Amino acid sequence: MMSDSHSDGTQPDMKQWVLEPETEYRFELDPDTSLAIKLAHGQAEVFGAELAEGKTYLFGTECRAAVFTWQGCTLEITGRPSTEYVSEETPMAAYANVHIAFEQMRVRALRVVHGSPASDDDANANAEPPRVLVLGPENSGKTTVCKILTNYTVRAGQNWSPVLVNVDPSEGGWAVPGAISAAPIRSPIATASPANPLGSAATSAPTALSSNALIPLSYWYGHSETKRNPVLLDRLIRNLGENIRQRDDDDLEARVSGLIVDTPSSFASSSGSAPDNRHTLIKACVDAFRINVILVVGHEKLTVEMQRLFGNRFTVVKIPKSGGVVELDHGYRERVHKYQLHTYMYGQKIDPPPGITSAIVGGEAVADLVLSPSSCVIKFGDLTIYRIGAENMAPSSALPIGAARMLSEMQPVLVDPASSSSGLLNSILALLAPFNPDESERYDEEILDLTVVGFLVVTSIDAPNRKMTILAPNQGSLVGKTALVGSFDWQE
Ligand SMILES: Nc1ncnc2c1ncn2[C@@H]1O[C@H](COP(=O)(O)OP(=O)(O)OP(=O)(O)O)[C@@H](O)[C@H]1O
Repeated sequence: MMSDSHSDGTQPDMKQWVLEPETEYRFELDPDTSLAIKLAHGQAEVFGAELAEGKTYLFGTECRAAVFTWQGCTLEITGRPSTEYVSEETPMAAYANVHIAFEQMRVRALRVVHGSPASDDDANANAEPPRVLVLGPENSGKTTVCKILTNYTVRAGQNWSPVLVNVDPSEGGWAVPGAISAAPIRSPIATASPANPLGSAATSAPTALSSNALIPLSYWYGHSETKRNPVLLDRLIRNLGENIRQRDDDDLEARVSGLIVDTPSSFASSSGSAPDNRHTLIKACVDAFRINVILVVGHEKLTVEMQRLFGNRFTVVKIPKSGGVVELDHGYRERVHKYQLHTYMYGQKIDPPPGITSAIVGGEAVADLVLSPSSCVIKFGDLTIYRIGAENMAPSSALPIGAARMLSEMQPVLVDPASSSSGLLNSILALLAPFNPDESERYDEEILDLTVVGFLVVTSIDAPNRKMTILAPNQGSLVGKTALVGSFDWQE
């Protein structure tokens, strides 16, 4: 039920919505518009993150989302979404059941860590926490399912810190598009803008600013499409898995929170890459993250395929797709990449709709989310830049017959900024962690296994003077550092 309420004349666009239990208010925003939502009474959540009564939350940058209520609520909504409606059909009950099953697995795993006597059905073999791979076609709501399940886990009051893993390089996660990453989640992930689909991270903002700041671990793949270099993606997935395993070995209590892996839709699509390739990356995830549950979002055929492949080792479950998931077209996805980079450099800024004076964005005060990046001029020699995969450099038609195959997809190729074909102008660079200082520990392909410490953009190149201008969210010398370039560009 909806009613206009602008009798006070201050908020002409404010409407009140009364939601029945187990329904949700869905909205879509146009570019350059925002929406303010206040929970006036009752209980409500956005993709599993609860709203506090009386606080006003801002949404912007073409956000598409829903406010769901288990018990019913009244919302005061200010702004003009391009689409808004209430739906009584949601898959939330099914998702909550999945969450309850996972919660039981965590509790059982914790009991074993504490050495409590196992009950009859608590065979040790079953006492593993859920390590979940979420698969599904394009626009099935995979990321949203991951967010809901993660948020329910951290809200369970058991101090869980599940690791959320994003192996979808087109999504950006906490970093920028092109990266894959993982972060332990300790407080609910807010939704405010597609620029921060998994909540805001501490990679660019000083940690002190953001109370919900996450410290993700990232690797740079550099492209949005998984088929561009599946061999490299496979290796990076295994690197992420190896890192998480080390944490798990060091911290058994953290391990029992389990993990949730969001995947790209190409893992599920039957067009494009050959099925074998597709399964290669699914298998890489299953091995790397020691997956013991696969959730398939609304896709019968894939569920059967996965049951055939893994059904004898662990559970494969199909879960319903939400009717609220919005089809995101190519143009929208391109704009989101721009928003993500802009947010990485400048922080999150959403101007409230007219009439709203005090509001928060994803749990943070608006002013705390603004950053000022620094632009600096460096010498070509200061930074060493590589591109991974020699084949990306030249079309195979330009190479002698057979040569393309000899060039490895994993080979680091030095990029010369002085060359007019370097492709560096406006490129995004991933700044890498230092090589191992111990010479005896160094190895040929080490560069593939280095994590990312930050991202930069080359904003101008002055070849005659052998200098270039770099934009970065924070100052710091780049001398002697190594960076990787991929296929992402950004211009303001
Ligand atoms: N119940 C809902 N109501 C309104 N919008 C929703 C709902 N569920 C998801 N969305 C929105 O739909 C869009 C697509 O959802 P999501 O990103 O979860 O899908 P995906 O399957 O991960 O996408 P991709 O194709 O990029 O892999 C997002 O903008 C999300 O916020």
